[in-house]
Amino acid sequence: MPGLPLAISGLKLAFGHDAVIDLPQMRIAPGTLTVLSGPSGSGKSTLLYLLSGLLRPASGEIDWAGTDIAALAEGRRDRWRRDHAGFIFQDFHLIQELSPLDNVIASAWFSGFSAAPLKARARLRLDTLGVPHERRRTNLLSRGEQQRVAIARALIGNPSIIFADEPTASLDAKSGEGVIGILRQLASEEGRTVIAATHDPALLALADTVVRLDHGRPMTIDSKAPA
Ligand SMILES: Nc1ncnc2c1ncn2[C@@H]1O[C@H](COP(=O)(O)OP(=O)(O)OP(=O)(O)O)[C@@H](O)[C@H]1O
Repeated sequence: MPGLPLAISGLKLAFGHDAVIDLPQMRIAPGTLTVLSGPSGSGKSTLLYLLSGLLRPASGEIDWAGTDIAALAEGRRDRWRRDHAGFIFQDFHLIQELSPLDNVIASAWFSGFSAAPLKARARLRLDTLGVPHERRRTNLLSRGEQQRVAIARALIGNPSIIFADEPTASLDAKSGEGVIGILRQLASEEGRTVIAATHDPALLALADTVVRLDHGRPMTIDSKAPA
């Protein structure tokens, strides 16, 4: 599944009177890893939510390969997200009582995918990510393994875009390195568009593009990636 290119223009969002995002222009190429960094409250998570269509901007365009998701009504944005995006969160958002395999397939199964091919794909992905998925309960896994279950879940619908919100913040350095390596591979080897919000210097170091935000404005955009 190739990644999708992103072109942002004139993106603005305010909560009350406070401007939270003010981003005049930005482009992200497919197959790259982009990191949003900046101090707490600078708007990293809010920008991720805008780019994934979870939030709608006050104005501006969020053009993913010709589809301006800012112009879509909520239902169409939800469908676009289901078809194109996978999410990884700091605290995994897994159901601890379920097995790793069931965590990976549950939401896709509820979305109407048929169970047998879904299970086969989930097992393969968990194997590739090195998760011991025969365990009956997810809470028997280490935190690093749990984050890899969450990555497998994010990938089950084969999304072009992966959004990660502080994906290493609750992991030790070694597990964090494993997760960073996976994100890097998802971009470089699988060609997906990967966008992560983080404070983690190890993740910043491996990014193609680093967007440093301050009060929702990009102070610098450092890019090793083609525009
Ligand atoms: N739903 C909301 N209503 C009002 N203000 C909000 C809302 N969501 C975020 N904010 C405010 O918007 C600003 C940016 O928040 P955001 O969570 O995007 O920052 P962040 O850079 O991700 O911070 P952190 O690193 O602490 O997670 C903050 O001032 C926050 O208080």
